Amino acid sequence: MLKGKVAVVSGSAQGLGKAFTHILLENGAQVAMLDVNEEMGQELQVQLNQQYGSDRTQFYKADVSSDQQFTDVFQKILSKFGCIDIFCNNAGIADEKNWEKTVSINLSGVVRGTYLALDHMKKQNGGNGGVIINTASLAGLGPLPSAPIYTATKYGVVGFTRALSVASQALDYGVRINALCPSFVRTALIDSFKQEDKTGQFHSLFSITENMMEKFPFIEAEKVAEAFLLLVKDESVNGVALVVKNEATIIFILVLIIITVLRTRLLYRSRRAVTRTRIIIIIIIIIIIFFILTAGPGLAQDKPGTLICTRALPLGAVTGSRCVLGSARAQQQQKAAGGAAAQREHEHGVRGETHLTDILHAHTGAPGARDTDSVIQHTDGDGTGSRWPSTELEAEVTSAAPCLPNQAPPLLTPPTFTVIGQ
Ligand SMILES: NC(=O)c1ccc[n+]([C@@H]2O[C@H](COP(=O)([O-])OP(=O)(O)OC[C@H]3O[C@@H](n4cnc5c(N)ncnc54)[C@H](O)[C@@H]3O)[C@@H](O)[C@H]2O)c1
Ligand SMILES: CCCCC[C@H](O)CC\C=C/C=C/C=C/[C@@H](O)[C@@H](O)CCCC(=O)O
Repeated sequence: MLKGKVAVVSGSAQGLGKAFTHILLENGAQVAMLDVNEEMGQELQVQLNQQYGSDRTQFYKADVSSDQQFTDVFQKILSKFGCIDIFCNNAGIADEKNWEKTVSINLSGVVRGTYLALDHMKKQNGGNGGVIINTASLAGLGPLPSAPIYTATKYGVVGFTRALSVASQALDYGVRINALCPSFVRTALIDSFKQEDKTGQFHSLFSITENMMEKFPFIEAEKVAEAFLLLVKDESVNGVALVVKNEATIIFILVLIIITVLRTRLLYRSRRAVTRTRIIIIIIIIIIIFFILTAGPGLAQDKPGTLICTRALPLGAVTGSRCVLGSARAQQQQKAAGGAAAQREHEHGVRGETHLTDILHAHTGAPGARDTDSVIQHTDGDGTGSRWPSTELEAEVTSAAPCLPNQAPPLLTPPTFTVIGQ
């Protein structure tokens, strides 16, 4: 529960920010909504007042690309709510033609908001600590060719978040900083990006984006909000770029099953056998659909430094999650890799951290898996041990920059993300 906590969400009049606001309110927090779109913001506030009570939200008009407006509104929020515990830099646009505006909202706006929040939250200034969550994008981890500037800003947000999260830990600010990297969500931003006045010289490349949309089918804003909530609530998570995406694999498997159903006539001579096989296959399809519709979200490790939010299917393999740490065999390999890394720690005097790349390397045997700076944490409470997650499917991930020698990171003690997908 987040009762008694105060959250600020920028870009909250619609889309993802609105979904984040809802989930925060559902979990008991008070929310200051901030957006440049006053009309939509006020309208939403009226709805939220009816739904959650009139003292839970307040809308503020501000443009995150303006230092003055952002700072003024920040002070107003503090005057009303007294303190801020959760700060989400979510406002964003996709305008390749007016690229400077895109940079000043998507990247400079995030820096602006983060520094305002950090100054207020950090222990050294008398703050209570807290969490900052920056909405980046999957395009912050891999390119979106029709949107180079948008891509650059999101890479910037991921880089800024990663670096600052380690700085915050090293300087003992008591503030966690994480990034959220969703793939496509059907919002006004996506609609606007279809227009030539936004895509500019890259307009003809929109078909590439459409292909990507097939590869990463739209996710519901509510699903992204559930991943957002995990970053808010889990006090051990710092410096993570949390990927939230759908992959088309389930559909692929369903298509395969349907093709099999259609082909059964060729395989069986007896009509009764055909009917029986079809019934069995239809039951299997219904069971799969049931699980897809009812399963909650889970987190699986996708690649170094990222977690993939997927559905908690018992048929995890079908979710398309490229889960590398899930199987018992993989876990043994983790342990083996942990041993090797412990030896290296001994040699280099670095304690309590094991390079995730070693684990990936052990699991996949792929040398390419080493090309990253991500680490997996396995500190004991006192920072001296090399404890592996005891539950089979637990993984502890962060995407920190170079290890800080001989420091037991206070904010990075064992998180417990369950790796789904077995
Ligand atoms: N929709 C997607 O597919 C997707 C995927 C990944 C990440 N994102 C990111 O999620 C965030 C939210 O996007 P969305 O899809 O919900 O878009 P959206 O257009 O639905 O909402 C964005 C909100 O930000 C507000 N905003 C824009 N410029 C602002 C400014 N200068 N100051 C204050 N508020 C401003 C808008 O008024 C709007 O209410 C963005 O950072 C976006 O890059 C979106
Ligand atoms: C189209 C307008 C802007 C909206 C963009 C949104 O932020 C959504 C971006 C969604 C998907 C982007 C995908 C980019 C993917 C690839 O380049 C791929 O390499 C990324 C792979 C990352 C990973 O390995 O997980």
